[in-house]
Amino acid sequence: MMQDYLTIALSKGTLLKPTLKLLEEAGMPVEGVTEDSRAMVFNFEEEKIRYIMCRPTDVPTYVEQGAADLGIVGKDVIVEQGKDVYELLDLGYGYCRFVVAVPREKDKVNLRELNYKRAATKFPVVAENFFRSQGLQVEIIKLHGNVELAPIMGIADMIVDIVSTGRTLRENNLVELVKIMDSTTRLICNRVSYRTKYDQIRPLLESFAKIIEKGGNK
Ligand SMILES: Nc1ncnc2c1ncn2[C@@H]1O[C@H](COP(=O)(O)OP(=O)(O)OP(=O)(O)O)[C@@H](O)[C@H]1O
Ligand SMILES: O=P(O)(O)OC[C@H]1O[C@H](OP(=O)(O)OP(=O)(O)O)[C@H](O)[C@@H]1O
Repeated sequence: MMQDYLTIALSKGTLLKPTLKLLEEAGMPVEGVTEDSRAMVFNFEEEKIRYIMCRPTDVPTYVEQGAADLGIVGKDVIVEQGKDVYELLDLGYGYCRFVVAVPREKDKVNLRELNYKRAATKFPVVAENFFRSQGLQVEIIKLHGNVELAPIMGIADMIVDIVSTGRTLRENNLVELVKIMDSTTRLICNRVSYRTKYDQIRPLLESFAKIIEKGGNK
């Protein structure tokens, strides 16, 4: 019966490899689960586990709607989207941080000098909330990627983006001015599934927690 399956939405891309490693360590089936195929649904009949392969930004939607019981996705995406889901566990890997970055020659600017300036970002909610919390009025320019290009091309004075190694900033002549918040990968859960499928969720949660306690999966 379809109902018996526990469905987990996986983020393809950067997070997939450490996620599969964690699942495998937790004793979950992962054989043949890859983003290199056209398949987007992976069923394990015996274990009653189903994975769906999603764009990271779509994971919270599948979980909120109940199409997936659980999801594995970055905190950055969770805070930006504010979906109505439970966040069950910090999985520790996929570290990055939200920052405001400016062109290198502006590295001495005071935060106050950003008032009335333009910020390009893929994360308009995070950016708006941050600038509002600082009492600044900043025009948000929403882009879908490669936001480092915006200051180079003169359509923005700064960016709000996630930084991991800092390499992309460096290579585009930008410097971090302020950190907004840290982000790591989280296990999220549909609110109804948490009650109705708790017996299936609990062992998984316990295995993940044990692995993380032991030093995790960074
Ligand atoms: N250096 C990094 N670059 C991008 N993402 C990172 C980095 N370090 C950690 N992450 C985490 O990995 C997640 C997925 O990033 P990835 O680049 O694979 O997808 P994306 O292209 O941003 O997603 P989408 O396809 O939905 O636009 C991010 O949301 C973040 O939580
Ligand atoms: O500090 P670094 O290790 O250089 O990583 C940061 C880069 O990674 C992210 O982009 P992503 O790979 O998600 O591409 P995108 O901008 O096209 O979404 C982010 O938007 C930066 O551009």
